[in-house]
Amino acid sequence: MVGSDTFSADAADTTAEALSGELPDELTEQRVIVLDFGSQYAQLIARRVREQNVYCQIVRHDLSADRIAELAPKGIILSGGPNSVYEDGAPKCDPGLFKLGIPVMGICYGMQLTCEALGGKVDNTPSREYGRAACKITNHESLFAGMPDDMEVWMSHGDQVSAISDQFEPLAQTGTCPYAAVKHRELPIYAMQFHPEVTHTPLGGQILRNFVIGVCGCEASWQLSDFAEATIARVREQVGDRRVICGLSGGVDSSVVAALLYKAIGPQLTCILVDNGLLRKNEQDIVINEFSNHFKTDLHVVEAEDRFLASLAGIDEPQEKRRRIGHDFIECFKAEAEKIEDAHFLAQGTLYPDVIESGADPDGPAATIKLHHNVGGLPEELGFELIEPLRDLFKDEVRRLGLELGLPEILVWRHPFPGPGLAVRCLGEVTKEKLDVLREADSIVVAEIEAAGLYRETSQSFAVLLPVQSVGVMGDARTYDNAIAVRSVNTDDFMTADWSRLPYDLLAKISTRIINEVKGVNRVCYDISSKPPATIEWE
Ligand SMILES: Nc1ncnc2c1ncn2[C@@H]1O[C@H](COP(=O)(O)OP(=O)(O)OP(=O)(O)O)[C@@H](O)[C@H]1O
Ligand SMILES: O=c1[nH]c(=O)c2[nH+]cn([C@@H]3O[C@H](COP(=O)(O)O)[C@@H](O)[C@H]3O)c2[nH]1
Ligand SMILES: NC(=O)CC[C@H](N)C(=O)O
Ligand SMILES: [Mg+2]
Repeated sequence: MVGSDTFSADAADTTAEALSGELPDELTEQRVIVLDFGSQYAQLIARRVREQNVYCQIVRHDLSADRIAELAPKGIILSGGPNSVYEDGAPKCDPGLFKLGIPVMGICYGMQLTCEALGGKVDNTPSREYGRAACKITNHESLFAGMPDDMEVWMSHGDQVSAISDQFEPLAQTGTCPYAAVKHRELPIYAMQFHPEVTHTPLGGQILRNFVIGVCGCEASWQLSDFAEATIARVREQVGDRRVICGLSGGVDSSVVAALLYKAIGPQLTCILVDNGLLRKNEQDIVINEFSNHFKTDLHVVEAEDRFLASLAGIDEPQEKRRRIGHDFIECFKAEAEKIEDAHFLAQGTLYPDVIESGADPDGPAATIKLHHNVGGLPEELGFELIEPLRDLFKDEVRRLGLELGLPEILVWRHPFPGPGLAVRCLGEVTKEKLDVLREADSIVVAEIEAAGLYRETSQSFAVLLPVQSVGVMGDARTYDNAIAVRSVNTDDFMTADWSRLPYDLLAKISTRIINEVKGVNRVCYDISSKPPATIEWE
């Protein structure tokens, strides 16, 4: 055990009293939902709404009108999407949602769907618009209140609404698109062909503000600090006088969760670091050090390398590796919890991308991309009640929250490291020997990125051990050794990412050092794939 029983996060102490009050539920109930039809920009819409200080959540496109009524959002936004509404099998929404009396705004595909559902017609158009378009506003009511007659908008469509029903009236047009924006004559239903969520529509923020504040009547009261305060109050109420164990990896998400929980329940919190043998070089020491510098609460370290390596032995299928790791984590938490009286809750730093990529959000849009160990990889019988306060947030929001909670920059800006750790970077079967090779190579990659002053400019940089041997010549002798792939990406939210344009000299240095210093490696490659279509991790 490390540290003492009393946690005193430096920053946590400074604001703990200020954050003690109960919060009105309206803060989180004033939400707008985005129905995602597979848009590239669904998250961007959610972000832009949150930037108006209104809480926004993405949900699956076919959520039933009954479920929407239960969620009682203040507004509903229908996103764009790659399909054409007239195709067989094109994704539709429950038409009942138009009758709920809740304001609706359709964007691009969302517009085409809205107009078609309410008696209009959508066709493929020879005058497709991709990119900038000049848009003329013909009706300055509500949505376009306070805006000039002419504005620049960003379009991306091959179909368009060719006829609207009598229920609608036009609000704006472009040279080739007669219905660039429309409104229902009686119901609070709006739709636009262009994308207000992208920065290339300079007045898009104002349009979204007019919708969420003006039309939906949201109070613009949501802030990350309110979110923290609401969460703290809720956790305090939920936990009562029982105890919470928090899976703490030393990463950003679990550190933010630990800081929130400490503010909520102070000494009723125990953090547990599982050393699963899949951590980076010296990681256990680094985490213990950082943790005791910034927090002084109960920290248990569980030594579980043998357990994890035994259950991974002989397994090469990535999803099965993740599933086993998820289960082992829970077994470790359970075994450790037996030593702690009344440990009823398990807290984890689960974020929204973990939930969508695992295909695990019952209200969410997405297919399973990979089973994140903390969501899709969990066993059915948990044995704990889960506390996941960050489940609806994206990484960059969690980072801002961490800074607001006073966590140090060095922790907040740490590159993420997945719970399944080196196991998903050691492709195929995992063995201790392979992990040791990978750990050394990885530490060189990170050290060189740091030495080049590029740690903050890149978002995640690491090494991957490929299941490939190739021929080399070292010291005039033939080698037949392993290949390492270097991966470095730039991203804010880890949902999409581009490969980092690292300088050649840096790549050369990384390659030389790995081949010279890591026994068993004779070849280094640089991964130049973006996400999508690749993912950041290789498994
Ligand atoms: N080694 C570990 N020991 C205990 N809990 C862990 C460990 N690794 C991951 N977890 C739990 O799983 C959650 C999800 O892991 P994830 O890697 O996404 O978040 P993180 O490690 O907190 O932050 P980061 O994304 O910066 O790495 C963590 O927040 C933590 O609760
Ligand atoms: O805690 C985690 N458990 C997991 O199972 C997991 N899988 C991926 N990641 C991290 O998530 C981000 C996106 O990763 P991908 O592009 O590989 O899906 C990247 O930051 C990955 O490192 C995980 N984190
Ligand atoms: N961006 C979109 O929503 C596109 C909608 C539809 N696929 C079109 O091409 O018109
Ligand atoms: Mg992590």
